[in-house]
Amino acid sequence: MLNVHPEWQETIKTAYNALDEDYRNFIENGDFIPARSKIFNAFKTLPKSKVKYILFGQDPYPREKSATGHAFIDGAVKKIFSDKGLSKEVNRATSLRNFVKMALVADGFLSPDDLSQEAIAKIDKSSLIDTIDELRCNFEKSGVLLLNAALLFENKKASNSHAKSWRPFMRVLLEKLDQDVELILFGNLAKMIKKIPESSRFLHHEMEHPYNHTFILNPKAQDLFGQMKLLQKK
Ligand SMILES: O=c1cc[nH]c(=O)[nH]1
Repeated sequence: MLNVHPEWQETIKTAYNALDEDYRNFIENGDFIPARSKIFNAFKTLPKSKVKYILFGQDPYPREKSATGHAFIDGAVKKIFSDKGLSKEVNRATSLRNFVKMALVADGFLSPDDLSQEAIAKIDKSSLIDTIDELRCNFEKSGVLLLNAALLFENKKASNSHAKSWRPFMRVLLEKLDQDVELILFGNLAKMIKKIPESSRFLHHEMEHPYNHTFILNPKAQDLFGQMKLLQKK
């Protein structure tokens, strides 16, 4: 039994078996982040029937404590905010920091003209969530499956090759989805998902990786994630 939601069992088993044998060997014996037991965490917390979007980042955070098996959900972060604005931990995680700023602007809590810590400190946060786990829950309430093009990180140079190795897995995943999902592709590695023929069945939302500062005010990100109200208590 794989440690994923019962609705995902068959799909993930088939997808895993579609991986090259040498690569399965690497997953079973190699050295990488996150811990082996966390690789498929995104399939544990969001049942297949609830998926409306699949978000593809690049690959997991290169830090053991940060990589949780849910893309961008940084395990080293507990609180999102502090008295000074964003918490120290969020400020350290560039992509997450930019993502939170984008969501604050999208929801009208922050003006596009002032994205400073001081401006964030002044926001009335009584209607906002405050933990990274609440953020994961809000993504999942909107049906967003938080994946990366590669579900593991070995070293920077190997990211491309890992994303390629995971492609047969992603192909089965897309093939087995019977509902209309939309694909959210962050950055160049995620855009490679378009090489999978099955991806043409789905609507794509392509944008720069949130690592880039321009992501914050990208109207595509604002429109797509704004409607999800990801930072608001639900
Ligand atoms: O999960 C993550 C974290 C950082 N960057 C990504 O592309 N994915």
